[in-house]
Amino acid sequence: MIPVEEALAKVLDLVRALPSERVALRAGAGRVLAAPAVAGLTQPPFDASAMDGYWLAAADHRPGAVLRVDGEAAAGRGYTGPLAPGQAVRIFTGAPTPAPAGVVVLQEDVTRAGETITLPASLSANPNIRPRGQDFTEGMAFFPRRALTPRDLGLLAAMNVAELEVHRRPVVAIIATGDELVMPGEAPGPDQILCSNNFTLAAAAEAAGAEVRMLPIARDNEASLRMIFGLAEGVDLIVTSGGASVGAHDLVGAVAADLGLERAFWKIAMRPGKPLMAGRMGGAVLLGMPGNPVAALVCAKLFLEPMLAAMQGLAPARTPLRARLGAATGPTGPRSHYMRARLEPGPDLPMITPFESQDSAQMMLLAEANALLIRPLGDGPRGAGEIVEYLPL
Ligand SMILES: Nc1nc2c(c(=O)[nH]1)N[C@H]1C(S)=C(S)[C@@H](COP(=O)(O)OP(=O)(O)OC[C@H]3O[C@@H](n4cnc5c(N)ncnc54)[C@H](O)[C@@H]3O)O[C@H]1N2
Ligand code: MOO
Repeated sequence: MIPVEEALAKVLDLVRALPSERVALRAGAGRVLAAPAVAGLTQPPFDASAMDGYWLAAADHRPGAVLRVDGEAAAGRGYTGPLAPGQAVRIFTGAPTPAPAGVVVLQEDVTRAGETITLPASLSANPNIRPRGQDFTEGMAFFPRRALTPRDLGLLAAMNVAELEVHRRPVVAIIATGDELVMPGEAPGPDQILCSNNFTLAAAAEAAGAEVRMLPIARDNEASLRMIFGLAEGVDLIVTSGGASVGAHDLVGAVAADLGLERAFWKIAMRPGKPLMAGRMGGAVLLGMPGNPVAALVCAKLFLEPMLAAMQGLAPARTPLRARLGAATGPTGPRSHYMRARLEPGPDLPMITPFESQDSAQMMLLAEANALLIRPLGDGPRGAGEIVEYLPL
């Protein structure tokens, strides 16, 4: 059994950032830029009115001044006519200003009579003008080290970046193993249960940017496993669940070894998730997870997600957060324990309380948990109020 940190270092050593590809901006949500995007223009491209009102030259901006309204500047249609002293130009939000030195007075702050306006007795110091380049300037680079968010896409659109250079999505094959498994919607036999891990793992992988191929369930025999591994041809990462432990029907390690697995490790000092294995298998990386549903989810959080991040050129670090224990908890043994817990607001730090039962087959408790309390390997008992670390779920 190797510690979690060592296992993480080993799985990250198995993966590399994938090459880049060009995609349309519209397809960029959740993708990771592989090269800086460069602004194709300055924004705003001109001094722009921030309000609906009247533009006037700074020299005419005097309390109580009476000005003649002549001309109009709207968004997309600026005023390019002549300007004379004492002239106000009707202007709308987003319109270019008619000349550099001026201000915009809000329409609700003036008194209009026919073609004249009278400025108020007390004037605002705010020119209500967004200066050219206030947002960004042409040639400016944008290279966020994260999956692109809606706000990033809006910014890239404003920068006139119509195509993005992004890392290719990791292609992940998901394989469940076990004679006892049937797919949701099917009727399980008397000794059977539903295959749930595939849905947990597929959703986790997709949320982390992967393209998922959910393969048919492999049965607990070599021929079936071999056949299903064959269907994973060409993927970047194969994630199996089940058949990883020491039982007579736990065949994943043996079949993978036959197929050329160069094993990096098998078994980690972690609860749940002990029988995790990983290695390189042909052109792919194999992450062999235990079958227990909670173990599979914890392995996805701790190993699969960081691997997928690294494959998309991101720093895989998942920094644990701090909370205060809501209830005393016993010592840990030779494995670090990732406990399903409830996280609630607290006076200084949030308060975290692990659930009573931590059986790694209980999915209702997993769904109800909103955090994993991290109990380090070999740690002593901890009392209520002590500061501990957790991962949000
Ligand atoms: N003698 C020992 N027995 C076990 C050990 C051990 O060290 N010595 N380790 C235990 C631990 S820890 C775990 S975790 C499990 C993991 O075993 P496997 O990876 O071999 O998983 P299976 O035996 O195939 O399945 C375990 C459990 O999970 C259910 N399962 C499997 N696949 C799915 C799926 N896709 N969806 C839902 N549930 C699934 C399966 O029916 C079993 O109940 O081994 C312990 N045993
Ligand atoms: O991984 Mo097992 O679920 O540690 O019990």
